[in-house]
Amino acid sequence: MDALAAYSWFGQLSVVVSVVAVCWTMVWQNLEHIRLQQFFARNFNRRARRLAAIVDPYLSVTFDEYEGGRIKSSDAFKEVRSYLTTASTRDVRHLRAECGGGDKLVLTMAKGEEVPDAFRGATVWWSADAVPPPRDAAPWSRASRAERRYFRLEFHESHRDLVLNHYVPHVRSQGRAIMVQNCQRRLYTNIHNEGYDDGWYEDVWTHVPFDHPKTFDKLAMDPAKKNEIIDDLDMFRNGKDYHNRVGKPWKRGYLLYGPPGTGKSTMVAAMANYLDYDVYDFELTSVKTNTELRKLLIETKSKSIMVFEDIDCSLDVTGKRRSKEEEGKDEEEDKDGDPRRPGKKDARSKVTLSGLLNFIDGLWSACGEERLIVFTTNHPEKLEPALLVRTGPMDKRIEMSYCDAESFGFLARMHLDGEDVEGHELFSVAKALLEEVNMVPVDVGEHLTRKSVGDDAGSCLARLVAALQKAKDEEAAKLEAARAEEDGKKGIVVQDKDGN
Ligand SMILES: Nc1ncnc2c1ncn2[C@@H]1O[C@H](COP(=O)(O)OP(=O)(O)OP(=O)(O)O)[C@@H](O)[C@H]1O
Ligand SMILES: [Mg+2]
Repeated sequence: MDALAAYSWFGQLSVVVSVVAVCWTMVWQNLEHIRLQQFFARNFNRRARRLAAIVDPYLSVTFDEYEGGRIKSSDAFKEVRSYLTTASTRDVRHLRAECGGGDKLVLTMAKGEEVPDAFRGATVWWSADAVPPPRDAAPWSRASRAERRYFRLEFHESHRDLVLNHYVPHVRSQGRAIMVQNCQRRLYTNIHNEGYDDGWYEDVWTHVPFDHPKTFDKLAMDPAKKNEIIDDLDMFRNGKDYHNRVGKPWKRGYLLYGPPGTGKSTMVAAMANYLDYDVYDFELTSVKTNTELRKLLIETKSKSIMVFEDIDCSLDVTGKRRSKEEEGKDEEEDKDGDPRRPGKKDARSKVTLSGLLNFIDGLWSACGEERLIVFTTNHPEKLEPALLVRTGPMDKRIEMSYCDAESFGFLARMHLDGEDVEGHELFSVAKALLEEVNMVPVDVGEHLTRKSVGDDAGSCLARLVAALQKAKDEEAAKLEAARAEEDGKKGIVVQDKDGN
C-alpha cells in the first residue's frame, strides 16, 4: 500500500469513527430508559476499572487525622502514627523527634516521607502528607486553617484481603501498644505559641512532660481530710461498673478553695500523681467562644484531670444565665468568626461558669470517661451559691486553709528532716503563735527552708517565730486602729490617767 492509499484509508476510518461517536452520543442522550443508561454506565465503569487495574494495580487506604467533620481526632490516625515510629525509623531519611517517657526519644516520619513495610511476604508503603486548608478557612480558627494531615497506605491489589483484614488490625494494635509503652504523663495547656507549629503537628492542646514532685505524703493538711480525699479518689478510679450501672458519665467535680498559698494547685498535682493521670490546664481567658471550649473538651483524653484555676478571675461567675436572644447572638458570632479579630468591640470571653458547667454536666460530658474536673478559687463567696450546694456540679468541695498546729508539725518535720525539731524550745512557741496568727503553708514552708549551710532547726524556727510575732503585732496594731476609729465615730474620748 503506497502512502497515498494509506492516507485515504485512515481518512475513511476517521470518518467512520466520527459518525459512530456522533450516533452513540445521540443514542445516549435520547435513551428514554434510565435503567438502560445505568446498565451502560455500570458496564463502562467496570471496564474502566479493569483497565485501570491493569495499568495501576495498587490500592490505597487513607487515615485522616480528623473524623466527624474535624471535631474529633481519629484514633486510627494516632495508632498509625505510633506504629510508624518503629517502622519508619529504619528507612526514612527525615525524622521528627519527640520526647517519650523518661529519657526516651520517639521518632516519627516527617511530612512528605514514604516508607515501605513488610507483612507476611507482602510489601506495603506508607506516606505522610497533608493537604492545604480550604481557601475559605477562617483565619482566626486554628482548626480550620490547619492543614488536613493524613497517612496513606498503598499495596498491591493481590494483597487486598491480607492488608485490610490482617495488616491494618495488626498496625492498630501495635500502635496502641507503642502508645502505652511511650506513654509519659503530660501537662497540657491551651495556650499556643503561634510561631512554633510547623502545621503538621498542630493541635488544640500543647503539652510538656508532667513530673511534678508533690504527692499526698508531702502535702500538709488535716490527716482525716487527706484520707477522705484519697478514699474518694479510689472510689472514683474503681467506679467504672458503678457509673455504667446507674448510667452516669464517669467523671467527678472538685472545688478547691482557700487563700493563695494554701496548696490548691499542689493538691491537683498530688491527685494527678496518685491517680497517674494527665493534667489539662484550661486557660479560660484564652477561650473566647463556646465552640472553642467544646473543641477543647472533646480533645481531652480519658484518665485525666481537667483543671480550671482561679475561675472567679477567668470567667463571669455570677451564674447569670444568658437569655435565649443573647445565646443566639453568641452562636451567630461563633459562626461568624472570632470575636478577637480587630474591630470587635467586645473581646471578653463569652464562656460563663454556668455555661461551662452546662458543657461539663450536659450531653458533652459523656465524651470520654474517667475524668476529674477541678476548679480552684480564692473567693468561693463570689461564686453563684447554686454552684456550691453539695448536690451541685461540684461533687466535692475541699477547703484549703491556713497552717494549723498539726500542719506546722508536718511541715517542720519535712523541711528540717534529720533534726530533733519537735524537741526544740522554739517549736512550741511557733505552734502557740500559729493558734493566734493566720499564716499560709507556703509562707511557713519558706521560713522553715534552710537558706545556707549554717542554717539549722534553731535558726529556721527563729525566723518563723520572728515572722509570726511580726504578723501578730501588725494584726494587733490594725485591731487597735480599727477600734480607735470606731470609738471616734461614736464620739468616745479615751483619756489617760493624767486626763490627757
Ligand atoms: N498544704 C501544703 N503542704 C505542703 N506544701 C504546700 C502547701 N500549701 C502550699 N504549699 C507549697 O506552697 C507553694 C504554693 O502552693 P500552691 O501554688 O499550691 O498554692 P495555691 O493555693 O494554689 O495558691 P494560689 O491561690 O495563689 O494559686 C507550693 O510550692 C507548695 O509546695
Ligand atoms: Mg494555685
